[in-house]
Amino acid sequence: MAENSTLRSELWIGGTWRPATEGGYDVEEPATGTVMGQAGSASAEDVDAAVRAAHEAFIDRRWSGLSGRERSRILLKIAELIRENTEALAQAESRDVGKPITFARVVDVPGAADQFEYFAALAQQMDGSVRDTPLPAFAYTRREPHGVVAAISPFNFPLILSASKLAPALAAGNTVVHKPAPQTPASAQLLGEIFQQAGLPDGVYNLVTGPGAETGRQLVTHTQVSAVAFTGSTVVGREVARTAGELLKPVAAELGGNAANLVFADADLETAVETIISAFVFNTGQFCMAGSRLLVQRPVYEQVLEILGAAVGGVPLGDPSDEGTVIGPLVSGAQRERVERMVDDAVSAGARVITGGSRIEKDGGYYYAPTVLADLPEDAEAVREEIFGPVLTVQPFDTEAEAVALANSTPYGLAAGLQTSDLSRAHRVSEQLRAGIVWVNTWATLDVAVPFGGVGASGWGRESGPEALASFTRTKSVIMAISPEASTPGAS
Ligand SMILES: NC(=O)C1=CN([C@@H]2O[C@H](COP(=O)(O)OP(=O)(O)OC[C@H]3O[C@@H](n4cnc5c(N)ncnc54)[C@H](O)[C@@H]3O)[C@@H](O)[C@H]2O)C=CC1
Ligand SMILES: O=C(O)/C=C/C=C(\O)C(=O)O
Repeated sequence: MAENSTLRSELWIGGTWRPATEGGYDVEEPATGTVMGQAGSASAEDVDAAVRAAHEAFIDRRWSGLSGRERSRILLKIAELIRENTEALAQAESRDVGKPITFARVVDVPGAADQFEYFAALAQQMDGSVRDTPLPAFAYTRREPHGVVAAISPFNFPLILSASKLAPALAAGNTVVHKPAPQTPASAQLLGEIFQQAGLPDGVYNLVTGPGAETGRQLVTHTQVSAVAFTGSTVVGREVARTAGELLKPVAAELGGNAANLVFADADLETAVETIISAFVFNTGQFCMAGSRLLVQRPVYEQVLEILGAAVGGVPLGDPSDEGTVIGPLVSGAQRERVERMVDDAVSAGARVITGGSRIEKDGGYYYAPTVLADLPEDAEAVREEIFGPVLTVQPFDTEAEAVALANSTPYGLAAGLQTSDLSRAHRVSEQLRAGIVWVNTWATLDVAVPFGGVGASGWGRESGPEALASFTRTKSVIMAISPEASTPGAS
C-alpha cells in the first residue's frame, strides 16, 4: 500500500470499487483548508446495493457459516495487515482529521489493530450454555449474529471508532455496511482492500460515503439492516435511536460527553497539571471523553489557574505532519466556528480568560488556541455542553459532596475523573460519579479490554471489552425433546 494514498470517489461494495451514481464530493484538509480529493457520494440506490451485498453475504453464510476459529484467523490477519500498513493509515488519518501524525502512529493505528486482535480471540468464544430445566428435553442457548449491521462512525477517531464496531460485529458473524463521517473517509477507504487481502469474503464489508445525513438515514431505515452501531452527537444519536426504535432494530449509541475532572487539594499538583492538560488537548479536544470541565478544590484553585496559565500556551501547536505537534487544527471551519462561538459567549457572560480565547491564523488551517476559562456562570453553554475543541472551563468547589454534585449536574455521563492522593476518596468518589468510565490520577488511558460507553445523554451500550459483543449478538434458545412426553404441547 502506498504511504500517501489518494482519495477515491468510488464505493467499496461486494469486494470491489464501484462508481458512485452521484459522483464525488470534496474532502478538505483541515491543516490548509484546501480540497485534498473527492470521496464517493452515495445515492439511495448505492446504499441499497451495499446493503443487498451485505445481506446476500449474510444469508448464504459465507461468513457466519465459518467456525469461530476460522473467523478469528482472518481477524488476526486484518490486525497484522493494519500494523504492516501503519504509515499509510496514519498519513490518511492525519491528513483528513488534522490529527498530529505522531498520535496517528502510536494511538490510532495500533488502537484499531488491537480491536481486531482482541475480538479475534472472542470470536472463538461465542458459546451458548446448556440450561438445567425440569423439561423432558435438552435445552441450550446459542449466540447468533443479527445479520447486516450499519456501522456509522464519526470524524474524530475514524479508524479506532470504525474498528471498535467492525471488529466485534465481524467476530460475531455479522456482515457490515460502514458509513464514515463525511469529513474523514480516507482511512476507511484503505480498510476494504486490507480486509480482502486478509481473506474476508467479498460482501462481508461494504463502504458507503457521502456528504450529508441522508446516507446514514437510508442505512438506518433500510429493511435489510438488522442493527445499528453509531458514534456521534447526542442530537443525531437521538434521531437514530428513535428511527431504529420505531423499526425495532437494536442500537448501540456512543454519544456526546462533558466530563468533569475533579482536582482535590491533596493531589500531587505537578502530575495533576500534566494530566489536566492532556485531558483537554488530546485530539485537539475532539474527544468524547475529553476532560473539558475542571473542578478544583478552593485552597488550590488560584494556584492551578496560575500553573495552567503558564503551561498551556507552551503545548506545541501546528502542522499535524510535524512529529512534535501535539495540537493540530480542528476538523473543519464549521467545528472551529462552533468552538469560537461557545468561548465568545462564555466571555461575554463574564468568564475570565486565563490563556488562549481566539483562533490562530496559520496556513489557511482551522487552528484554535488552547484555551482556559475560569469563573464561568454555571449555566454557560461551555459548561453545560460538549465543546469538542481545545477548551477547558474551570470552576471551584469546597467539599467532596459539592464536587460530585457539580460533576453529575449535566445530562451527559460518558467519562469523569479525579486527581487525589487519598485512596479512600478515590474509591468513594469513583462510585458516586455518574459516568461509564472513571479515571483516577490519569486521563484517556484506554485499552480494548476495558469497556466504555455512556449513561444518560451519552448513550447506550458499550464498546471494547467482551461487553461490546452484546450489541452484535442475540440469544436463541433451542429445546429438543428427549422423551415422548416433551412433544405434548404444554408438557412440563
Ligand atoms: N461522541 C463522539 O465521539 C462524537 C461527538 N460529536 C459531537 O457532535 C458535534 C457535531 O459533530 P458531527 O460530525 O456533526 O456529528 P454527527 O452526529 O452529525 O455525525 C456523526 C456521524 O453520524 C452521521 N449522521 C449525521 N446525521 C445522521 C442521521 N440523521 N442519521 C444517521 N447518521 C447520521 C454523520 O455523517 C457521521 O458519520 C461535535 O461538535 C461533537 O460535539 C461528534 C462526533 C463524535
Ligand atoms: O480509544 C481511543 O483512543 C479513543 C476513543 C475515542 C472515542 O471513543 C470518542 O471520542 O468517541
